[in-house]
Amino acid sequence: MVVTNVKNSATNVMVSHIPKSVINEASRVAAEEAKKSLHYEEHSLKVSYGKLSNLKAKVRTFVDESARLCRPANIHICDGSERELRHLINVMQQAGMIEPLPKYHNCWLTRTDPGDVARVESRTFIVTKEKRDTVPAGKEGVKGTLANWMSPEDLKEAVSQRFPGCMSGRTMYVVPYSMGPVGSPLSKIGVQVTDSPYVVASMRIMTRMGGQVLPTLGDEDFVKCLHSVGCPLPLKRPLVNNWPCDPTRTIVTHIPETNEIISFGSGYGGNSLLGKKCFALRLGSTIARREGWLAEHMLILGITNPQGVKRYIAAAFPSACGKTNLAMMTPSLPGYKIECVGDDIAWMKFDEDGVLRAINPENGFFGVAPGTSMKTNPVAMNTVLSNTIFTNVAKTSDGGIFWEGLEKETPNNVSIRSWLGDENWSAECGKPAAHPNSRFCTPASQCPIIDPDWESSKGVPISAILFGGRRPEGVPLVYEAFDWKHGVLVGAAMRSETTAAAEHKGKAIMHDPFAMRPFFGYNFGQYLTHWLSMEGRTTSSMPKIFHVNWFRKDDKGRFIWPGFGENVRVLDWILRRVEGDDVAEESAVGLLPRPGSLDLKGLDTSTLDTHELFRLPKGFWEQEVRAIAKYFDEQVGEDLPNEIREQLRRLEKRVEKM
Ligand SMILES: Nc1nc2c(ncn2[C@@H]2O[C@H](COP(=O)(O)OP(=O)(O)OP(=O)(O)O)[C@@H](O)[C@H]2O)c(=O)[nH]1
Ligand SMILES: O=C([O-])CC(=O)C(=O)O
Ligand SMILES: [Mn+2]
Repeated sequence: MVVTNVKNSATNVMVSHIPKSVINEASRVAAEEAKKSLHYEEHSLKVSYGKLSNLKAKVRTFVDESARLCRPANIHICDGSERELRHLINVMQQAGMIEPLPKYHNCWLTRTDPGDVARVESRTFIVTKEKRDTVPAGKEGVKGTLANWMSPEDLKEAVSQRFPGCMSGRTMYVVPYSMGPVGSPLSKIGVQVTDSPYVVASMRIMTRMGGQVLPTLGDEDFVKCLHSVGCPLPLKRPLVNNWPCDPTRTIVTHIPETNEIISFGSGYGGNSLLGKKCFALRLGSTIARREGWLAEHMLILGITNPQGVKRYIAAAFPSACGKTNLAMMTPSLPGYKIECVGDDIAWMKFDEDGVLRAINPENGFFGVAPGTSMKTNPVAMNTVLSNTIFTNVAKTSDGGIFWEGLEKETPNNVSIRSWLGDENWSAECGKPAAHPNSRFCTPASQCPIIDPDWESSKGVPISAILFGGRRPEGVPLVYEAFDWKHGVLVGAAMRSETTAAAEHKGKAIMHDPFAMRPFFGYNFGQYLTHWLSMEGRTTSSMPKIFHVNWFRKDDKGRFIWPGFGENVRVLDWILRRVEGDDVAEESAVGLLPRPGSLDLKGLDTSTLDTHELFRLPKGFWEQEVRAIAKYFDEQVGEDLPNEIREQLRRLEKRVEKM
């Protein structure tokens, strides 16, 4: 049963006025400005594809506003058809943005401007009137790292400096899309306008895109997404790799009050496919808080044990820390089966029985290419061999793909062209063939182990939630939280080595609470309160929470745990805990597997240092507790819920006694 009258339920923002759409306002101002010019001509809507009359009035208004602001040469209303895809590919081929990969069916390669290869966290903002609604209190004088705030005034200024006329000479595509299966009560609709055909082709894979979405919109509101690569024609500077972008002026902004997303200057992944991080996570988390559910950076997988019992697990690991790989794992233990529901984002809500259920709001995978191979992830390899857009990978002379990790699977007699265009690339040059954040964008329906319920409109019931990251030292392979509150601390205290998924340089251990640090749409202290409130919203039992670490290293810097398909051994232990088996023992940090309870059959235990895998060095954990306390103190301050402070105090006490 769902409990509705909880005290600390989502603090609904009471809107006493009708908030003004930022895009509408910007377009009005831009039109007024334009009228002052001597050469003023009323901007006409020239439609080159599709029909404006097919759009609902609200959508039509949004399209009008965007066109008045950006002044494209024409408008293309996307229907999601094959014919349209052919057209987009043609346009991109003519512009030199994309090339075929004839070794596979309908696969394409794009190489971006090397200045536009990853999310840019420093230029990603949440716009609220009160800074405190976005960024926790923190400590005076310390730079906040939990969400960047921008004031509505600064946003207005930023938009007026970038958007008027920004699509000049280009086509503005109108992309209606659903996050989640079309028509599901858990799904939400967005409309993105963009001047990038690459974005359209990618949104067509990553979301349910096209005409079928609009009838389900009804009179509901949709998320307005405005995107431009910021290169009006004629160009002011030459393009690099024919990839339009404006890295020095890139901004990615979100306005929770009006459900708007405004992104400029980047064509890359999380900056430009606005359904993904911007909608499903940043705005999604603010909507989820209001409506009493969770929008998380999590994979969802189904796992069936040899006895035929099936459970679903959700797991939050930071970017490039193993979600896609776990979600598509080929288990090494006999009799186990893994099925994939999603690899990056989970929307989780209680059903009428109070069971927490998850949907994957996406329709495709935008996965990290390097490291993916028939050895590590055959399921992903078999998914990407048709209808896939690759970005910033290397190309073989026989028309195939190459990246770090495919050395043994690439014929010897082919030459390799690197992502930067070096022909005859070889490993000796010391530079990687593919960019470390190069990606494949591929339809989820092609995944050979896609779960039969992956599009279920009810979602799948979640039995366990995993947190994890890249922890070379001190953090055991797996431990279980004592209870929900402790589990929320485990999520809040997550740290991980930085990766190439964002602009951070070098390898530092960074705090990344809930793997959401780059994706919070509101104050992290309030996010913690929201998570804590979840167990009070149901009379059913909550999923158990675990922490995993595949990335512990030995003193020579090698991973101790073989990872990938062998991770099923950890899932096996987790499932036994979910069933209530007595296979755990208490430690200072949480419940560890009883000696002998982790199934290691078939692994070469002569080389596997199981002792080191689970060792808890006291000095390390003392430091860890101090680092977490400092982080909470500096970054969250008085917005930290008392329960979390209390949980940390208890951890500190247990570590003291180690
Ligand atoms: N050593 C080791 N490496 C792994 C394991 N799982 C994944 N990796 C590597 O980690 C990198 C990123 O993995 P992904 O599964 O794509 O990461 P993700 O969490 O889905 O990343 P985002 O799409 O950025 O959110 C790849 O190079 C993988 O090969 C593992 O169990 N052990
Ligand atoms: O958003 C992106 O570009 C890719 C992604 O999944 C992440 O960084 O977590
Ligand atoms: Mn991700």
